[in-house]
Amino acid sequence: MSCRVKICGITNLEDALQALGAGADALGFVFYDKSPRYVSPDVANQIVSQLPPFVVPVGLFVNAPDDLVEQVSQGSVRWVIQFHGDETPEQCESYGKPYYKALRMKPDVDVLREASNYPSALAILLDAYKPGIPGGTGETFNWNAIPAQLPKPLILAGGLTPDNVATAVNTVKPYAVDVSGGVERSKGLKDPDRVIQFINGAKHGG
Ligand SMILES: O=C(O)c1ccccc1N[C@@H]1O[C@H](COP(=O)(O)O)[C@@H](O)[C@H]1O
Repeated sequence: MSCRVKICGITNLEDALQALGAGADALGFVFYDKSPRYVSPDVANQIVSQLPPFVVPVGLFVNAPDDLVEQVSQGSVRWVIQFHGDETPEQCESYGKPYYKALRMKPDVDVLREASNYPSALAILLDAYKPGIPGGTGETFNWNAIPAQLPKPLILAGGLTPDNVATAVNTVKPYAVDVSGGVERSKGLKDPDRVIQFINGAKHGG
């Protein structure tokens, strides 16, 4: 089975449909208002209502208030939630939605212990650590620091691009890869050629 791909930071229907046409499995919508990729719940739910079947829309939150998560979730039964902040396992479970938990690769992080704190997560996403920025940094991390026996499927993120994704997949062998900045032409807008190159690299080695 080839590696799955999530294209994150979708802000408009055209980019969503282009990514799906290129073979994306999941689309990410950033509900973190400090991100240049922020999208409002109304716009995101409007886009999600026009997606074909068998596509996973993923709502990304960073330490968000309950009412924001609930507002988004109520717009469609299809949402999977990506918690990208310091959310506790209890918070992640409290919305009754399937979720991924993002962990950032701080130098001293015990990934196995942290991941085991989220037994109800569908997957664990590993991202680069940059102080003061919760994600979407465009930076890679040391893939050799990833433990071999994670208790959940691994979504690899952080600084992936069309140039390094095939190496990343061959080295780490993740369940899926996730990209935001590496396939943009400007903040919040995707570059169709880079999206195609990225997905080909992830699924077919380039
Ligand atoms: O994309 C963002 O703006 C963002 C903001 C806050 C938290 C996470 C964010 N994106 C996620 O970060 C990783 C890596 O992104 P990049 O490829 O390095 O740009 C990925 O999981 C995005 O979903």
